Amino acid sequence: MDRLRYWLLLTISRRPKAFVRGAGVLVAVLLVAGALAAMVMVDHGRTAQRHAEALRIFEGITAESTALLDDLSRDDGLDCSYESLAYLNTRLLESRYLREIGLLDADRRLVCSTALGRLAEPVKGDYPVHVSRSGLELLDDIPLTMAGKKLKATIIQRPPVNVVVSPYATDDLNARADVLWLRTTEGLVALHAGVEPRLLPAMRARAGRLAASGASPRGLGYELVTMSEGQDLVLQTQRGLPAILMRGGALFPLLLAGSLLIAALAAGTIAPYVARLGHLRNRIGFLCDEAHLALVYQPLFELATGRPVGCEVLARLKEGDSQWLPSVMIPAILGAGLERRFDHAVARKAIAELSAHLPSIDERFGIALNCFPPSVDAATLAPVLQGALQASGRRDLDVCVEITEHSLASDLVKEVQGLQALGFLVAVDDFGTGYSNLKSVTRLSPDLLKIDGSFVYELEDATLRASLIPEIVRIAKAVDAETVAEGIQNARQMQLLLAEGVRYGQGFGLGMPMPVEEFVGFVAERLADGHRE
Ligand SMILES: Nc1nc2c(ncn2[C@@H]2O[C@H](COP(=O)(O)O[C@H]3[C@@H](O)[C@H](n4cnc5c(=O)[nH]c(N)nc54)O[C@@H]3COP(=O)(O)O)[C@@H](O)[C@H]2O)c(=O)[nH]1
Repeated sequence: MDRLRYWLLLTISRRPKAFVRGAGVLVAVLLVAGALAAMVMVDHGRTAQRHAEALRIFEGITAESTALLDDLSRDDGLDCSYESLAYLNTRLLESRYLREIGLLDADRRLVCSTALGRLAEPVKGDYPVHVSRSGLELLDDIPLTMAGKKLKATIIQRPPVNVVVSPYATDDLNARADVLWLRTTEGLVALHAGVEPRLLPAMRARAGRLAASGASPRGLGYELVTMSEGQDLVLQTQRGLPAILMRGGALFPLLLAGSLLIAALAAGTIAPYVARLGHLRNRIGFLCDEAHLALVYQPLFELATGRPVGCEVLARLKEGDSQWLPSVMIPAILGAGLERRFDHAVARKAIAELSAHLPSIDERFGIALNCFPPSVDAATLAPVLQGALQASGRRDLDVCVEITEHSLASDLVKEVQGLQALGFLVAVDDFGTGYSNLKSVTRLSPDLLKIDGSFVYELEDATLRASLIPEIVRIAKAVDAETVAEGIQNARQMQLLLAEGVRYGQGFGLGMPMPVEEFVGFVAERLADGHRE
């Protein structure tokens, strides 16, 4: 879980823009998928409702026509006389769905009807008669002219009578499904098809399978097929995504535009959070260990002899191919409150690395460790240092804990004394940049005062700042501490510092910070050269 979290944070830090874009795309995809799912559900509800209405209409047509045909076929007195046709017209007035009643001869030819009256010649169109499972005889798509309009109608017959279903009712019916199937003894016959004819065979097969199983409604996926127990009608409407989108009209483009807008706003909103997530502070907890430390060692010299007497340990952090310098990693460590964990890891690694590589020489060798104020705690730091020294098996190493002048506080005195009592040295780093005076330094009683590089840089120009160096040397003498000058860039500065009575020095001019193998070679070379440049 931790590894996954770290991987995620690292990925975010490396490609924050890609992450924000990815999140935006994800939001857009989810919203679009949600909108599609909602459209599918709404469409299902609407389609099921339309089918149910269609079944009700068909049921009305069937009930009316069956009742009327039953009644009229029992009536022996019907003929094409004016009285008969007038009587049939009165029967039509009671009907909601039927518009015409016709009388047929023995050959099923129409001889007269309520709309046409008596025909000059009996007519018989060449239309197939579909016989439904319940015995209803239907002729569909019959061209008629009604109230001056050319319409297509369905005729239901039971010789010697037939009835014409209102074309408005069949239109209403047809508008409520893609295909209307009549269940016949031979299978499904299309009464109306609002889809391309090439699709019909496969649709018939699917509707037939579902109709055979007798359930209603069916086919929530690709099509909705609805039928009712005991009814001859099967309704089928396509429910594939393209069909649903077509039925939705402008709704989907609107939802798509809305989703994209929301996704863009979401991406813009999360961008600052992503930038914050990508900060090293969020990953530093995974990096504060020896495996991720890359230490460099800056040599420390006795200025009078040029002898390397120790080093300052300077940390960098490795993270994949990246290396974080103190300017980046220190704010992250402070932000995450990992000062102790970090300083302890540096101490363990530096002592182990140096003791493994540095050959024993007759003289003692100092290892100066920078410590954050919370780490200057004898109870927790001393066991770490003692453990590392014990594991190294070396007795010629002196560990010096460096505290910056800015972090000096009265409660540090006890900790410093505790460390010194256990044999560790204590140095005040960056001395001269803070507000400490003889009194506060006397209370702390450090072993070394490190003169900040800013004094050394100005030494050759004899500025007011540089003129304070003798004062610092005087304070050091008063508290019985040695002086170390930082940031020495050249031999001239070294000579001036020697003349001021500064004993030790370090700086790019004397030796750069180096990885351990290079550092050990550098020290060996200097010792072999008899200490002098
Ligand atoms: N708690 C810990 N703090 C640490 C550790 N490692 C480093 N630090 C702190 O980071 C500060 C910056 O360190 P760095 O970038 O490594 O710079 C050091 C030297 O490279 C630089 N230096 C040394 N000589 C010269 C020089 O001649 N010229 C020049 N321009 N720069 C030089 O100075 C930095 C060392 O300064 P100081 O500590 O004051 O001796 C650093 O200040 C540490 O506080 C760590 O492991 N733990």
